Amino acid sequence: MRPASAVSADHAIRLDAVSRVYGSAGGAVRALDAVSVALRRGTFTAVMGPSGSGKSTFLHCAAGLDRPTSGSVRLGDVELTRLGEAELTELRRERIGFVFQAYNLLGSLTVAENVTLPIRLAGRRTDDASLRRALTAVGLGEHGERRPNELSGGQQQRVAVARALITRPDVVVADEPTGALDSRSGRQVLELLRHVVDDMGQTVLMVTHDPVAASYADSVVFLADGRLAGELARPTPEQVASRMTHLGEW
Ligand SMILES: Nc1ncnc2c1ncn2[C@@H]1O[C@H](COP(=O)(O)OP(=O)(O)OP(=O)(O)O)[C@@H](O)[C@H]1O
Repeated sequence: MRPASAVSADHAIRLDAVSRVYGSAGGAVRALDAVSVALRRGTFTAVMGPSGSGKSTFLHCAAGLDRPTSGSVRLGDVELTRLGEAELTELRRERIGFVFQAYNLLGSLTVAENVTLPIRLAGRRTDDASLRRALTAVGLGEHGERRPNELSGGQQQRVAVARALITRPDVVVADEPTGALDSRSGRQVLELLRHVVDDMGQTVLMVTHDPVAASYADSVVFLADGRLAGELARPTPEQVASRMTHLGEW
């Protein structure tokens, strides 16, 4: 067996020595500096760090939305940095589920149409069983015909989670998924992400500013000034807040 396949059996995503430099020469900003992180399949990882520490850049590089200046990003066996734009777009659509702070639902489509959009964009037919499964998993089995603006913020974010799950992606990437929600709705979304990992075997990667949100993860990766600044397994909100305080302003 090739060593690479042994690695990919365990890891959904693996970043090795990833650096991302914006701009050039005197104005260059090193947003990520030789960061190596491996996400095991079926685990929930949170990324935290002070403002400007490189969290979004990390998420974007891990999910193939941005290209590292150097280093390697692997999704399973696939080296993302070697893919062309069209291949990368297809890989994102088929193998990565995205959840954003602002939900990013289309107001003119029903909930069901929003959820099945990634499948239809891939040119495949949607099957009712997958749709029902995805809506039921997020507790919205009865809301398929509603429009997003007829739902609460928490419900809209759960639609976004269903949309992220519909293709059964290798990894669900969530960028501040609770940032726009009150604490109760936020908790429901976090419990849902936990359920997606524990009961559906998904891998979740989440950027957050909130130590309580981070405590739902199996481990927290801390960034500071673009560098890896530690990891914490089985985090409590207090432990996360304490680490953050040591990393500076947040
Ligand atoms: N397109 C860009 N061009 C130039 N610099 C950038 C660009 N995107 C990010 N940066 C810089 O890279 C660094 C890391 O930014 P990034 O957005 O990844 O941090 P962050 O931890 O997500 O911040 P926040 O918590 O404030 O969202 C910052 O210094 C930022 O100003």
